[in-house]
Amino acid sequence: MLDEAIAEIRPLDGAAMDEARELHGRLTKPAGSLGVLEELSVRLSGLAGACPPPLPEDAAVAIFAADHGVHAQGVSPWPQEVTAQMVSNFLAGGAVVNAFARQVGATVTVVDVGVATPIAGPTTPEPAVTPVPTPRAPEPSAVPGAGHPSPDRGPRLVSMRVRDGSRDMTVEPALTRDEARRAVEIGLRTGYDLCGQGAGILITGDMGIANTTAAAALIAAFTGADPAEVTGRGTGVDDPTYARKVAVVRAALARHAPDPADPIGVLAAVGGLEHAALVGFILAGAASRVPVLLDGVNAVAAALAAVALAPDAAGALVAGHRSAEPGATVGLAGLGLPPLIDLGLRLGEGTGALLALPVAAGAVRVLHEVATFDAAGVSEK
Ligand SMILES: O=C(O)c1ccc[n+]([C@@H]2O[C@H](COP(=O)([O-])O)[C@@H](O)[C@H]2O)c1
Ligand SMILES: Cc1cc2nc[nH]c2cc1C
Repeated sequence: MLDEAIAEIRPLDGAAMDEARELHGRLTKPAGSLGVLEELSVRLSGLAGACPPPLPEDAAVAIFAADHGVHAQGVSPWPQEVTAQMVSNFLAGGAVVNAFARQVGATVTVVDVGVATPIAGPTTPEPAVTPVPTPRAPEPSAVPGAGHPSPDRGPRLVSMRVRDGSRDMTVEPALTRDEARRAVEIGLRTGYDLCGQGAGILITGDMGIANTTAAAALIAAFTGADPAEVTGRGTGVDDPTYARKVAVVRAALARHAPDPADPIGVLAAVGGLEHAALVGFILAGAASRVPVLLDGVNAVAAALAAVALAPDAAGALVAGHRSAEPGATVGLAGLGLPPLIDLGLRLGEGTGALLALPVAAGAVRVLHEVATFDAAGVSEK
């Protein structure tokens, strides 16, 4: 399944990209005035093989949830049970991701790939908070990436567990190669399912106490950066915990010496089950030629692995935001992706990417709706 997906991932369509660049030159705005949105709309034309490309409607966020053996090293101030408790909160509709998904009409799918403690039923009925009604509901097709919440389709839990969390990467590989591959295939299946259900854009989400330690190790392994450059404060660790976290990442990399040319080996050595699943999710979008909007540092770590497996997958990636985690900036630079928004967020769940969705949709809408100089009778310079 993974090999087939990789074989399906093709380069962007150069003719559609040329068409989009040429159209941009004729639209009623100074050339280049839309900054990174212009190149984004060109890339999305190349991905779709059409100019203009489809508006990114029917967004679907998948939150991959798992626990981490490295939690035992004291790298996060939060107890491991918070992963399972937040999954219940997602299912109840009470988390930030739910509020932001309602804001843009995205569906929420939670995938348990390896939560270590039992997940209780939703703590409160969905939605936990009554969504604020918009004064006039827009037509579903009128506002891509905004409006048309789907009250018929609340958050959904999919249980495809590989094991009860990863192992402690400082004492042994976090996963076996087989476990890493199985998690990738779970992500692939999730992405293909959502695309099959009509998702026009996939949005990455993650939940896993201690996963910013694994993300830092993955980013260091793929970019060659020093652990101190890519390790951040995660949920908000104090100075002693931060120092321990950098030492843990350094020790794990020294122990396993992961080879970036062997992405499954890197995921197995220092990754988490949600990172591996995110790799598959990204590859499913790229193989389906559906854009993938990346959230924070965990998505960036997974994107580096996905691009190491299938370099042309980079064409499907849109960096939703710049997470406050330093590894996200290092990873995005390695991927050559400019973040669409930069708000100092460090929450995960898919929240930053959901906020960026209207920006990405705006980039595409320009190609659909803006008049040319000719048509509007505006003089050119
Ligand atoms: O998305 C990010 O960039 C991000 C930055 C910091 C923390 N997080 C979230 O916080 C959790 C991991 O934080 P930590 O400190 O336990 O490693 C995990 O559930 C992530 O989704 C996420
Ligand atoms: C409360 C909480 C919510 C989260 N959402 C994503 N990671 C998280 C970590 C914590 C601790």
